Amino acid sequence: MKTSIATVSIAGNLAEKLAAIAAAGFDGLEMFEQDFLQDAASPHEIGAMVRDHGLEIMLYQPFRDFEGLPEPLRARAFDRARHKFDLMAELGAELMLICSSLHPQAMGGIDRAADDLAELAGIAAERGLRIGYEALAWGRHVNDHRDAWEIVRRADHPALGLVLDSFHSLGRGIDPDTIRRIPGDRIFFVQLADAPQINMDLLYLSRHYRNMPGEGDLPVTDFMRAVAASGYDGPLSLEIFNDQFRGGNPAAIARDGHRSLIWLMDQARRAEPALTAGLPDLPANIRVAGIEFIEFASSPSEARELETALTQMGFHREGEHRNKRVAVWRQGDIRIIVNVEETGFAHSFFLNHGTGVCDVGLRVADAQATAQRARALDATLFSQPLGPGELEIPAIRGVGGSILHFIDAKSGLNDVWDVEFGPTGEQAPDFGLMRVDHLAETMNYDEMLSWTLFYTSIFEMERRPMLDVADPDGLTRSQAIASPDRGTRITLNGAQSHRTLAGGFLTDSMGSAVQHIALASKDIFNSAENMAGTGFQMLPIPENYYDDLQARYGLDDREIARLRRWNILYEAEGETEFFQFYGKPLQGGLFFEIVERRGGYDGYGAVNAPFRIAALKRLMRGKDMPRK
Ligand SMILES: O=C(O)c1ccc(O)c(O)c1
Ligand SMILES: [Mg+2]
Repeated sequence: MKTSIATVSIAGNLAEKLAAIAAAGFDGLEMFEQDFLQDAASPHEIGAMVRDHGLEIMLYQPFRDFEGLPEPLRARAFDRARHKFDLMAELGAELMLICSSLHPQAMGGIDRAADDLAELAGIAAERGLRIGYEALAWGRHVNDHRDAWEIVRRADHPALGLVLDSFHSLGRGIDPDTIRRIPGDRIFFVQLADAPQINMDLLYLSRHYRNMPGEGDLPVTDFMRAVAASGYDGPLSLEIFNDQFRGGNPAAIARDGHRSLIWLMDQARRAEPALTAGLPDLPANIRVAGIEFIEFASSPSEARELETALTQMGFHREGEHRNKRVAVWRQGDIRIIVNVEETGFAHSFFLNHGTGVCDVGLRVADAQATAQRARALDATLFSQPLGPGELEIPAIRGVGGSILHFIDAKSGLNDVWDVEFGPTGEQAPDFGLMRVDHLAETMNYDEMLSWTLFYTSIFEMERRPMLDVADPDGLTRSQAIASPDRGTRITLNGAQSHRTLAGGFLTDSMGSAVQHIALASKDIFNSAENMAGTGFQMLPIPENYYDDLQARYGLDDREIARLRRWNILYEAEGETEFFQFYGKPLQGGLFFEIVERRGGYDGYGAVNAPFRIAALKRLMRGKDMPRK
C-alpha cells in the first residue's frame, strides 16, 4: 500500500516539509490548505515542487461546511467548491476531502446531504476530479463513519467515495469491524492517527494530541485490519495534529511517521495472516532475551573512576580484547565493557559526550533477522571496519547516536568473548549481582514518543503507562518498556526543564544517553554490605524518608534499621516488594543502582524517585553530609 502524510503533521515551511516527507520515504502527501495558502509560490509551482521531490498530492483538504445548507448558503458553498477545484487542477491534486459540516444552519437529512454531494461529485467528475466525504467526530449531524457511508451509498456517484479517519471512528468508540461491510472501492482515502487515553473533549484531543499509530492507546491495528479486509488498496495516510510535532524536527517526525505505518501494516498482517494484499513482509517483532553487554566509551585517565566503581561493586576484569584497548568486566550474567581506544566509534563518542554508554548488546535469537526488521522500520544500520579475527556483529543506531548490537547463538556471535578477548586470570569476588535489571535513558521530553516507538516497533516490548516524576525543579516524565518476560527493561526519562536532574544530565552529556544502570542483586543487603566494605560510595538517603516509610508500611524497627543502614529505598505493592539503593554519580553524572525484586514486583520504585532525585541534587551541590 502507498504511504502518505498530511503536511500539517510536521513542522517547517512547505519546502522543509516536502524535503522531510520525501526523505522519510513516503509516496505522497495530503496538502493541507493552510500550508498551501501561506506559501508564496503559485499553485502550479507548488505542484511542480511536490513532483520534483518524487511525491504525489494524494488529497487536498479540508473543505468544510458544505452539505445540507439552505439557499443562498448552498449556492455559495458550490461556488466555493468550484474555486477549490480550479486550484486543485493547477496543483495537480485529484481528490478533495469534504468533512462533515459544523455549520449552524446545516439542516441535516441523509438524503439532502447525499443529493448535495452527488451534485458536487458531478461537477468534480467533469473536471476529472473526485471528492471524498469524512465524518468528523464532532460533526453537527454526521459524526459517525456509518452515517457518512450511508450518504455516500445513497448518492451513488462514481466520483464520490468515503474517507475514513481512525481518530474519528476509534475516538468515539465505534467498532472498527463495521468497516468490513463497506466495499473497499467505495473508500477513497484512509487517514490514520492514534491518540493517548486522556479524558478530554474530542475536538481538543484531535487538534492537539493525536500521535503516530503505535504511540497512543487507540486500537489502530484493529482499524487497519478492517480497512485491509474491506479490500481497500489506496493510500494509507497519517493525519496527525500534535502541538509537539508541529514544533519538532521535521525529518525526525516524518521518519517516525513512516516507521509507524510500516509497523501498523505489519501488525495487521500478523494479527490476521489471511490479509496479505499490499502489506509488507518483514521478520516478526524481535524477542530480546536480555542485555548481553553494556559498553562504555572512555579514556585511560577518565576510565579509572569507572573501573574503581566496578571493582567496588564486585566486578572483575575478565578479559582483554586481542587487538584493542578494550576490557570486559564481569559479574554473574553482567558484562560491562570499558573501551579506551583512541580511534573508532567509541572514541568519537567519548570526544562528543565524555565517559558514557556508547553501545548496548542485545541478546536475540537471530541477529540478521533483527537487523532486517530494524532496517525495514527505517533504523540506520551501523558498521565499522573489522580488525583481524573480529566478528561481524549486526548493529543499528540507537538513542543519542549510541549503538545497539545484536548477539545470537545461531550465527555464533555469542562466542565473541572467547574469539575477540583473552582471559586476564584476575580473581572473581562476586557480590551477588546477577544481571542487568534495566537501563535508564534520559532524553528531551520531545523525543520520548519517538524512542518508545523505536523500541516497541522493532522489538517485542510493551509500554507501561507514562509516569510523572517530581524533581524539585520541574517534572520529568518516565516511560518504562519491557519484554513480555520482563527479562529486558528500559526506562525512557524525558526532561521538560534543563533545571531537573535529567535536564542537567542532558546538557552535561551533550545529548540523550544512558543516565543510570540498574543491576539485579540476589540479596540486596548482602550486596550492600560487600560493596560498602570495599568503599563503594552510596547515595545517602535522609532520616525523614525512613520515618515516613515506617509509618507508611508499618515496618518494625529492625527492618527499618536495616534499610536505613544501607540507604536502601523500599516499596511494597500488594504482595510484591522492591528494594533499591544508588551509588554516587560518576563524573558526567552517570550512576549505578542496585535492585532486588521480590514476589514479581514489576515497577521501578516510582514513589521513591523524588527522594532519590533530591538526594542526588543535594549531593551534587555539596550540601550533604554522609550519615554514619
Ligand atoms: O480538525 C479538523 O477540523 C479536521 C479537518 C480535517 C480532517 O480530516 C480531520 O480529521 C479533522
Ligand atoms: Mg481526518
